[in-house]
Amino acid sequence: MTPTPVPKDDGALRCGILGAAKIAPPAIILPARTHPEFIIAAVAARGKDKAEAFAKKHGIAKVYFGPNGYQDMLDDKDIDVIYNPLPNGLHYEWTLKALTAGKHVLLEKPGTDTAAETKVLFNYAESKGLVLLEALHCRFHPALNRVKEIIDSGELGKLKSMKASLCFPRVMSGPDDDNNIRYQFELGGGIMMGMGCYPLMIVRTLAGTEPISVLSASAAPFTNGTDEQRRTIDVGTEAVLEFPSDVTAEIACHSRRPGWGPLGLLPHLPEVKAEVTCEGGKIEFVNFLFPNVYHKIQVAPTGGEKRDEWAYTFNDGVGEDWWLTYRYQLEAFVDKVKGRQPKTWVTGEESIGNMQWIENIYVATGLGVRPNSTFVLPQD
Ligand SMILES: NC(=O)C1=CN([C@@H]2O[C@H](COP(=O)(O)OP(=O)(O)OC[C@H]3O[C@@H](n4cnc5c(N)ncnc54)[C@H](OP(=O)(O)O)[C@@H]3O)[C@@H](O)[C@H]2O)C=CC1
Ligand SMILES: O=C1OC[C@@H](O)[C@H](O)[C@H]1O
Repeated sequence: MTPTPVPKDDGALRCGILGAAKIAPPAIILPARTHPEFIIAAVAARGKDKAEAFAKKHGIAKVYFGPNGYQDMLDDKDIDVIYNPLPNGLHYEWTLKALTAGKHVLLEKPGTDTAAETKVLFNYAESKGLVLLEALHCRFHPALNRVKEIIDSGELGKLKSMKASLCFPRVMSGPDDDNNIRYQFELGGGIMMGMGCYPLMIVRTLAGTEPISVLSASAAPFTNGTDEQRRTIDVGTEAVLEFPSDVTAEIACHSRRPGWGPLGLLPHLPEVKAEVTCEGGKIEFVNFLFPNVYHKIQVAPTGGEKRDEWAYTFNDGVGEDWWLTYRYQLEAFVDKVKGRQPKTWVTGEESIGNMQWIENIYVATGLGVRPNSTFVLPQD
């Protein structure tokens, strides 16, 4: 459905988008239409034509472009917050620059390329009294919060194990997919970064604590490239994590899952699912990524009756049935910037933790961590 735009309040936050990225329309432009306190005021893109076409298409009043376009937008006093959907390898540099310019930042996932960089960003934001949020959008939807609530209620007894998968078949990739930023090492590519960050976040959130170790991990390497760096790019990764109190978690991500059956010609269905096993029963959570489209939470107490649940809004009435994960995320971000208590939040500690375990998994697969940015903030 196309939601009806709402009038904007006085004092609505004015947002600038860094880069005319593909994810920007669903993740920020559409949700902003129904938020009375959020206006998409500017976009900056490297190329003039692209910047202007993007602004025209999405009704954005101010456009920045050229070699200084990104920085010029950050320096615009009329902009309060920045949405940063640049390639992962540029998250660190441009978020530091946005924070330096005094802007709050909604930063696309995964936070940066390394845990050390993510830590620097959150410490810097805190030192400047600015809000920084990693856009792990499905974390903000009531459905995931409901699954956590069921586990924490103790209804099914002690948590034993979890499994979370985000796997898409090869047929879902476009023809130019090899050039995608996701497969460029120097831009922080790799599918454990781009997709694995979600199942990892899911099991860490549901466990309510950090893992202790990577018990095993393996990666499906990118196979089309000939250059050395492509050998460090994964198109899929699987890992088993150990959590405290004998809890284990299997996670899997894949962007090009090979087919099966005769000659491997039959495509797998997309797999976007979390399964939780407790001492007294199981939970199956189908579609944790875009639960707004459809999801199902099946609760199966051992020896008891199964039930299905759906959670499109919070039980205290916050939200609308049709809100995207991104709309819930925007609600939380605006609440935080405005000094209100958000319904759900991803702390800096959590973002640093997610990045740390992405790194640990990459090390365990043998592919190694992504490169640190060479950007150094000039000293005052
Ligand atoms: N939350 C979600 O559901 C999703 C999040 N993402 C995240 O969003 C980010 C962007 O992904 P996506 O929109 O798919 O990517 P795109 O390739 O569409 O966008 C990346 C943008 O980065 C800019 N850019 C600046 N420097 C470079 C460079 N050296 N090479 C390539 N691009 C450059 C480009 O901006 P310009 O317009 O200036 O040329 C481009 O618009 C990633 O961090 C990804 O993980 C992605 C998909 C889903
Ligand atoms: O954030 C994302 O979510 C969905 C995936 O298909 C995509 O590659 C990733 O970047």
